[in-house]
Amino acid sequence: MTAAARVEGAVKEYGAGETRVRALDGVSVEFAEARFTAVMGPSGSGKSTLMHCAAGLDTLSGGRAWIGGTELSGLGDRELTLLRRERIGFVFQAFNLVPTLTVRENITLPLDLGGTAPDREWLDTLVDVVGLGDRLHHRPAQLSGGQQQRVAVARALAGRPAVVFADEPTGNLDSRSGGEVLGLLRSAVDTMRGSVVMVTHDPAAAAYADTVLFLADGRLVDTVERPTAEGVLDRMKALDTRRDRAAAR
Ligand SMILES: Nc1ncnc2c1ncn2[C@@H]1O[C@H](COP(=O)(O)OP(=O)(O)OP(=O)(O)O)[C@@H](O)[C@H]1O
Repeated sequence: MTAAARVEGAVKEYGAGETRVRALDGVSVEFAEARFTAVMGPSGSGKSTLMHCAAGLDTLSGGRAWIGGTELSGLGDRELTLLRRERIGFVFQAFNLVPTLTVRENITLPLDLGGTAPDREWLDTLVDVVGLGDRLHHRPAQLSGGQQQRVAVARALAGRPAVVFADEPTGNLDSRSGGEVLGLLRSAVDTMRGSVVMVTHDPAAAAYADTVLFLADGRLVDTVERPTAEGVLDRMKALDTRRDRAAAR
């Protein structure tokens, strides 16, 4: 089976000379289709870098990345833009909705930009799932943070992307609204057969995923299947202890 997204031997360096930072140090990972994968790890471990490089928002210094069967390094800027628009959905911590557009217009924005007519039935399903049917003509400022992020998730799913990348999607939300957004990402996988990759610091958020990957110092160091919040917390503590021991040596 083709993975929804995958990187092989991914290396990413920022800067040059003495200020050079190796943010990814040879990461190989497959994000399976119709699965929810969480990426965790200490601050600075390379989570956002991995997401950005896997999603074609940034380029690798070494190694290879694919979305479905398409290798990213072979693409020019225009092709990359099209691929991101047509095959990838994004959800960011800061919602990033367009304030002057209504909820409905925000949801269909990626399709409108691509000149594609929205599939009505699919939009109805999305609006139903995000539970914002009575808010479609509101502007983002008239919604709570949790509602805005649900709109952002619906926007990410509108074009039926191969994969949705979410960077700390619950970072600005209280736990109840965060739970709603995570439930929505979960149902995108379970009922819509979507693929989700989510960067998070929160073990409770990671517990919504099928698989949790742990990064440390730019490397993949652990994988947990069918995670629980307690299990994820234990792994994080074990990684911290390992790091402290290594630092003390
Ligand atoms: N644009 C950049 N220029 C230089 N260094 C960068 C850049 N982006 C990230 N880095 C460095 O690369 C490393 C990995 O950063 P990254 O943001 O991927 O980590 P992260 O695990 O997402 O961290 P956090 O949890 O704090 O968001 C860090 O050392 C960071 O300082």
